[in-house]
Amino acid sequence: MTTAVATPRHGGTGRNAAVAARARQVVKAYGAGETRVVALDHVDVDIARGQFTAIMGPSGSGKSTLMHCLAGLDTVSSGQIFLDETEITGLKDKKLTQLRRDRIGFIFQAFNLLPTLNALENITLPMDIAGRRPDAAWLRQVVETVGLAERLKHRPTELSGGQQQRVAVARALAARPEIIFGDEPTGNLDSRAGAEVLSFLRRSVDELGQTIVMVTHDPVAASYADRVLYLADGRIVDEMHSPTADQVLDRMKDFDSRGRTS
Ligand SMILES: Nc1ncnc2c1ncn2[C@@H]1O[C@H](COP(=O)(O)OP(=O)(O)OP(=O)(O)O)[C@@H](O)[C@H]1O
Repeated sequence: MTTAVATPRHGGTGRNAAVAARARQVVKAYGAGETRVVALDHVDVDIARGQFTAIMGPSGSGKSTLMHCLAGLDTVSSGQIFLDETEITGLKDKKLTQLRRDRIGFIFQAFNLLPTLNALENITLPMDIAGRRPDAAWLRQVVETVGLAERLKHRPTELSGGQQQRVAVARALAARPEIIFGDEPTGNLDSRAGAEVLSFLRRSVDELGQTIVMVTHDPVAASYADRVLYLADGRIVDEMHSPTADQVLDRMKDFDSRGRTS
């Protein structure tokens, strides 16, 4: 039973079992004519299943745009995005909303918890809305993994920032999405609370088999990832595997001193 519980609900069934999501030749341009900005310039990327991927790069390099396109929160100008074997580019709004609700988890910089609900109610809210019953064994495992067992009856205002973000992490994990996207999930936390949340994200990858993609500016946050992708001017220009914070920092300095890319 535990193995069944630890297996993500969807995914891993197609030809690309090791790849949770992929982008093919994705272009995203905003505006037209002289004000046209190419935020993503023919991006190809595979997001490995069961891995923690960080996306880094200078301000304006396209990190959020890439995350939003991969997550179906934004449309692309051209190219394709796949979640497992489902091509999400071209899906109609209703299908896309359904896909995001059923197959993707989100953690944002602002914790986005409902103040009138306690921690447990916040964690199960998306499933309640979707009319799905949470798997009790899985929920227990998630709550234990994020260290919230003693705080489930507390409302957000009775929790620290770090604990609130852990509730948001548990909420994302509870529905067992194929992939979780985090946009600066530790951006609002001090370094201790940030480290707590990052180690829970790490554990959810190692112990629950979760796939996570996180946009961050912080080399320490990136060092929790298995793989760091570097964006510059809308292109993926480099990547590192199992990096230390110092290695990430050195690489960023290197980009800066060379005037971004090339
Ligand atoms: N809605 C929009 N309309 C016009 N241009 C946009 C829009 N959203 C983003 N851009 C532009 O696209 C480029 C990439 O933006 P994006 O937010 O993806 O960068 P980022 O790497 O996440 O930046 P930051 O680290 O500052 O958050 C930037 O030049 C930005 O100005």
